[in-house]
This record gives sequence, structure tokens and C-alpha cells, in this order.
Amino acid sequence: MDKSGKKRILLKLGSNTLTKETNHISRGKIEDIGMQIAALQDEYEFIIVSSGAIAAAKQFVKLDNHDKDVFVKQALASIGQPHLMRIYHENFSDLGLHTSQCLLSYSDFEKKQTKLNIVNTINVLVKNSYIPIINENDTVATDEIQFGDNDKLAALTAVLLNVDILIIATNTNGIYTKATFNDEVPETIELVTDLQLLQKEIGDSKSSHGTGGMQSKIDSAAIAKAANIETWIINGLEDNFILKALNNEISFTKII
Ligand SMILES: Nc1ncnc2c1ncn2[C@@H]1O[C@H](COP(=O)(O)OP(=O)(O)O)[C@@H](O)[C@H]1O
Ligand SMILES: N[C@@H](CCC(=O)OP(=O)(O)O)C(=O)O
Repeated sequence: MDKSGKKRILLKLGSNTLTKETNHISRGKIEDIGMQIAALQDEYEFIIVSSGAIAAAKQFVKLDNHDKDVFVKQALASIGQPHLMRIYHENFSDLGLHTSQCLLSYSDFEKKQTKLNIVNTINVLVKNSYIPIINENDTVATDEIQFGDNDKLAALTAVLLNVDILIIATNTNGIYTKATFNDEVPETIELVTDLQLLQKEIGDSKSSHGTGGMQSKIDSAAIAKAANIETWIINGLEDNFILKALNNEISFTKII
């Protein structure tokens, strides 16, 4: 818990959640997230790590290159990022929420001074009721575009900002057992204390927009766990997923 007396949540939103698995950013989903933050703002401070820049660009442009190339993805992220922030701003401001943008890369977490700069900036934003919306700085770094779904960036940020809970929103009801993964109603592993044991449950499948799969979420949970931060893996496609998870009304995976 931070000095304000509120608990801090780092909320990681992937492109799948933000697009509701379509080809465009869902204003409805962003509104759903804003309404939950507004409902919880007396008890919780939120810091968001948001993907979605490339998905936002794709709804406006088609670049004259193969969009699987990393340079093209970087260019798409550059085009889409301001649109993504605009959509957040338009929806959140209607709910009385203020937004700000922070673009970071892994290397920013390696130097004492840049780490301090991040902490100081974000603490001022949060103290003044601005919600920092963080994405990877895709012009200078390609780690998350290529490997990670912003999951590791979310974990590094969670540790640096000393949050209480890291919430990773994805398109499954948390982590399923391998034995039931292909069943009509797969079984969620609700509580994990040993990440080694979890390793055998993970398949290498990924969702339509996903790059990291469940493995990158578990790697992120390991980073958070080492700093005594809980990771909750929740189905972000569900309406009110944060409220429902806090009230234990849905199945999700808690890694403690
Ligand atoms: N044991 C598991 N339980 C749930 N999902 C799993 C598991 N193993 C692999 N996955 C895959 O991980 C995907 C989520 O990761 P990813 O595709 O990167 O999505 P996101 O964009 O939300 O980060 C699921 O859609 C699923 O295909
Ligand atoms: N920085 C990138 C996110 C990296 C990424 O690939 O994440 P995702 O789109 O969730 O698979 C973007 O905003 O599109």
C-alpha cells in the first residue's frame, strides 16, 4: 500500500482485450475499464500498461510493406499510439478520469537514474489523479512487439512502482489445466504458490493478436512474485472483470 492509503494496481491490457478480439479498438471495452477504475478510485490507484498501438493503426492505415516485418510494426505503433491515447482520453474524460502517456523500454529499467525518473514522474501523476498509460517505446525497442505482449514491461513497472497487485487481462479465464485446456469448459487453476509446478500446464498456443502466450505471463508473474507482488490473470473480455475478480465472482488465476 502506498502513502495515500490506497492500494496500487498495475493493470496490463493486451490488444486482444482492447479489441475484444476484433480488428479495431473497442470503445466499449475502454469505457468498461474506465467505469471500473472510476468505481474503485477511492480505494485503489491505477497504473495501466496498454498495448494496442499497432491494432489502433491498422484500423486507419495500411502501410505499403509487409506488416509482419518488425520495422513496419514499429511504424504502425508510431501511427497508432496517438489514436490509442485519444480513444482513452475521450472515454475516460467522460467519466471524470484524467489520462497521461509514458513510453518506456526495458533498458530504462537497467539504470538507476532512469528508474528514479520513472518513479518520480509516475508518482506525481498518480498523486494528481492522472492515470499513467504506459506502452513500450516501439520506435527504440522491439522486445515486446517481437516476444512479449507487454507482459514483462508490466511486471518490471509493477516492481519499480511497488504495486500491490499486477492484473494481467487476457482472453482466457486465467490459466487452465493442461488436461482440460481443450474441453468446452476448461478448469481454471485458481491459486498458484509454486510457479515450477505451473510450468507443466502451459501450452504454446496464442490468441489472435497475442505474441507472448501464457508463458510470458508466467515469466512476468515470477518477476512480480520475487518482489512479493501478487499477479492475477483475468479474462479481460468479460464486462467488469476487475470488480468481479475483486469480489470473487469469476474464475481467474491468482499467483501469490
Ligand atoms: N494453460 C493455459 N491456460 C490458458 N491459456 C493458455 C494456456 N497455455 C497456453 N495458453 C494460451 O495463451 C493465450 C493467451 O496469451 P496471448 O495469446 O499472448 O494473449 P494476450 O494478447 O492476452 O497477451 C490463450 O489464448 C491460450 O491460447
Ligand atoms: N507496443 C505494442 C504492444 C506489443 C504487443 O505485441 O502486444 P499485443 O498487441 O498485446 O500482442 C502495441 O502497442 O501494439
